[in-house]
Amino acid sequence: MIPYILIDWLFDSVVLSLFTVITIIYYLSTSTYDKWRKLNVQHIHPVPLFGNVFKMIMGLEDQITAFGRIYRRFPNSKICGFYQMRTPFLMIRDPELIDAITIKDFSHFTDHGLEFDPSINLLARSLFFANGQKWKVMRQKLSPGFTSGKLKCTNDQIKECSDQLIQFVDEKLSKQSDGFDVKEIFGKFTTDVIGTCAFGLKLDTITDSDSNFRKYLNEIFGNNFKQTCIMMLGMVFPKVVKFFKLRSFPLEASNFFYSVFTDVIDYRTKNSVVRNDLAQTLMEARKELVLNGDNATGDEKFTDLDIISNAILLFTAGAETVSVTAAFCLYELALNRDIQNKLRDEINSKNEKYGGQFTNEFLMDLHYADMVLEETHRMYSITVNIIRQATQTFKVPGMDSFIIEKGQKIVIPMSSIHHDPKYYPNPKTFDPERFTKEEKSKRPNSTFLPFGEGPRHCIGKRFAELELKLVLSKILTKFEVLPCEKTEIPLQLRRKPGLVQPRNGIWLNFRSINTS
Ligand code: HEM
Repeated sequence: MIPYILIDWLFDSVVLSLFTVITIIYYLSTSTYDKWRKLNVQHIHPVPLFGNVFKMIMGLEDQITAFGRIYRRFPNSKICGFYQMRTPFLMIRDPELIDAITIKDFSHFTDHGLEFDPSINLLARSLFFANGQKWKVMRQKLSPGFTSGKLKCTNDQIKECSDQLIQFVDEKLSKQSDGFDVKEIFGKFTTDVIGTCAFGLKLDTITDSDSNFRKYLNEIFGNNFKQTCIMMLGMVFPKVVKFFKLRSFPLEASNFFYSVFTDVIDYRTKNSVVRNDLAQTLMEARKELVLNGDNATGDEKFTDLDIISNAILLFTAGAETVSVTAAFCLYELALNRDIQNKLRDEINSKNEKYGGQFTNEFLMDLHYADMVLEETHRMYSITVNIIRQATQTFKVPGMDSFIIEKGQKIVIPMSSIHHDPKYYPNPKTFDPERFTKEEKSKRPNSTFLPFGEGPRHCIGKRFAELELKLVLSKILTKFEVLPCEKTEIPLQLRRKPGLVQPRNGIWLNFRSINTS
C-alpha cells in the first residue's frame, strides 16, 4: 500500500508543476501585450495566446472579416495596433502613410519580415521571403524575365492553353451541363500556362485529371490541419518550430518541384537550350550569382537552392493567384449579366477591329475589361494584407513624435481599404464603373493595391493581367456564363490563412453562344 503522505506529496508536486507550466505559458503568451498601451496606440484588448485573431485562427471567420473588424474599429486613426497571436503588428490605415511606406520611404521598409527557416522550407529562399540586400539582388536578376518584350512572346502560348480550355468545356458540355467548378478548371489552365510560358513544360493538366502538378499545388495552397497548426505555433513560439524543424511547406510537394526544376535547368545546360522565358532568366541569374559569385560571402552568397526555390515560387504564385482571380471574375459576370454582355460587346467589337486575332494590341485596347478586372481585384483581393517590416527607425510625418521602431512588423490592410465605403460606396456591389478614369482620379493614391505597391510590388503583375484578359476574351466570345443550381450566393470564403479562396469552389455553367 502507498502511504498517504506519498500520495499527498505526489498530488502536490503534480499540481505545483501544472501551475508552474501554466504560469510560464501564460506569461510567455501575454508578455508582449503591453506594447500598444505603452506607446499610446489605439488597439483592441488582446485575448491570451491568440491576441486579436482568435476567431480567424479557430476557423470561425475568414481573414477579410477578421482584419476588417480591426480596421473599422478606429475609423479616425491613421494607425492602430493589434496582436497576431503574441506578435504586435502596426496596421497602417492612412493612404498617405501607406504611400510613404511602400514608395517614398521604401528604403526604411524593404522587407516582408517573414521568418521561415530556409533549412526546412525550400520556399523560404525565394524572392517573396528574401530580405535586405539578398532580396534586392534577386529582384534585379528576375525582373528581366518580365519585360514587355518577354511578355509579348507568351501571347501565342496562352492562346493555345485557352483554346484547350475551351475545347475541354465544349466537350464536357456535350455530355453534361449541371455545372463546372471554374476554380478547378482555371487552376488547370493557369498551371499549363505557367508551365509552358515560364519553363517550356507541356503539362496538359487540363486533360490530365491525375496531374502531379495540380496535386502538389493543391497541397501547398490547401493549408491542411497540420500546416495550419505549425503556422500557428510559429506565430506564438517561432523558436520551437525552428528547434523541432517543423515544416509548414509540405515535404513531398517540395521534393517534387525541386526535382522538376532541377531537371529543367540541367537539361537546358547540358543541351545548350536557350529560350526567351523565365527559366532562362533563372539560368542567367544562376550563372552570375552562383557559378561566378565567388566574391560574395555569408548572407549574400547564392546557391543552386536559391535558384530552384525561386523557380518554385514563380511557378506556384503564377498558377494559383491567376486562377482564383479568374474564377471570382467569372462568378461576378455570371451574376451580373448586363456587365457580362457589355464586356462581350467590347471584346467582339475590338476583335473585329484587330482582324479576329487576340493580339497584344487587341488586349491593350480592352478598356472595359480592365475595369471589370480591377473591380474583381477590389472585391476579391486574394492577399488580404500587404506586409512590411521596418528595416530602419522611421519618424511618422504629421504624428507628433511617433516613431516606428526598427523591426516593427506592419500590415497594410489592402482588402479592408478596398471595402471601405469612404473610398468605394456600396462596397458589396460589383460595379466596374468605379474604375473609369474620372472615378479613379477622385480617390487618393494607395487606395487600390491588389498587386502591392512600390519597388516590392508583384513582379508578375503584367503577366497576370495579360493572361486574365486573354482567357476572359476567349471564353466570353465562345460562351455565355450562367449561375447553376450549385452556385453559392453569397459566396463563402475559406476560413484559413493564405490566399483568399472560395470555400466550396465556384460552380457555374456555360452556354455555347453559337448554339443558343
Ligand atoms: C492575380 C494575380 C496576382 C496577384 C493579385 C498578385 C498579388 C501579389 C501581391 C499583393 C504581392 C505582394 C506585393 C507587395 O508586398 O507589395 C505579390 C508579390 C509577388 N508576386 Fe504576385 N500576384 C499575382 C500574380 C503573380 C504571378 C503571375 C507571378 C509570377 C509569375 C507572381 C509573382 C510574385 C512574386 C515573385 C512576388 C514577390 C515579389 C517581391 O517580394 O519582390 N504574382 N503578388
